[in-house]
Amino acid sequence: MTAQILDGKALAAEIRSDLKRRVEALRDRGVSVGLGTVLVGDDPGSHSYVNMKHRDCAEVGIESIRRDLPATASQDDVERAVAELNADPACTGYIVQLPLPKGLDEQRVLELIDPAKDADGLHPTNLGRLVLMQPGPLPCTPKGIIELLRHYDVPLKGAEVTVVGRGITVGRALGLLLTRRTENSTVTLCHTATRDLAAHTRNADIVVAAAGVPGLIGGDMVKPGAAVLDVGVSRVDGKLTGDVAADVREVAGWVAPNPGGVGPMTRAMLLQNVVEAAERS
Ligand SMILES: Nc1nc2c(c(=O)[nH]1)N[C@@H](CN(C=O)c1ccc(C(=O)N[C@@H](CCC(=O)O)C(=O)O)cc1)CN2
Repeated sequence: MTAQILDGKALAAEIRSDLKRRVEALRDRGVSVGLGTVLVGDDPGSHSYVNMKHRDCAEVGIESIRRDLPATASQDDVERAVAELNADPACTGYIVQLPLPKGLDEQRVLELIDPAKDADGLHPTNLGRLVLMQPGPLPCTPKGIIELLRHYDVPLKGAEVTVVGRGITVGRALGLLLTRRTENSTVTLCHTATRDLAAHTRNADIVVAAAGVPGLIGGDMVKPGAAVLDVGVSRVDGKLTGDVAADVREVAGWVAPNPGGVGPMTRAMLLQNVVEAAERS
């Protein structure tokens, strides 16, 4: 068996062209759309993701607003950048690129974001809305994963889903989304203290690997025909490496590769959150 590729790059391009039309329609109504980013420090991965986000903005017609701060930035500097974006009428929504450098209080910064401008859905108010199943911006990676699975008709209703990784940007929020009545999946959330990871992944119809451990999920850990989505990113000898080993493609029914799977969907969902915020305004 060779797995069908869940092509996030192609689907994200389709989503961007739909968003471009919506941004034009907003402009015709006199509404302009702006995405802000706060980037602190010189992590090459974070720089590359933020650059890609602004390149996407240019393609779709969204104004880019950047606040790039040096690695020496203090908590006050970061909080000032957040306050500026909260007050900037040109900024429809914005994100603080994570992780922040060590020594900065990430949670405090996220709490200072105006929930109405929270393009990542990571403010406690918006995470609370997610828990309560109330409308609000959704975290971009989990939202992108659901869109990708739906687009390729991967069955979700009643599916056993094993998510590896309990971080708030992916695993925890994805568990909440997949257990909504609209998805109706059964979710097992695995983490570093999980005793028998392979038992959980072998039982799953869908495996989402977001641990950041290169090659963690091997072909022998996957049920034949399952969907496997590679979300984890590590750099091994300067090369991007995912959590899913190459031999998974011989066993799985669907594979979201890394790169080219969930990453581009994360970026597309960010733009979608900003456009939706402008449409609501
Ligand atoms: N504020 C946030 N910070 C972070 C998030 C997030 O959702 N919000 N998620 C990750 C990183 N991330 C978004 O910022 C992200 C990851 C991957 C990609 C992407 O397009 N990847 C490409 C390959 C890129 C490359 O070649 O370097 C792909 O997978 O094809 C975009 C965004 C942590 N931080």
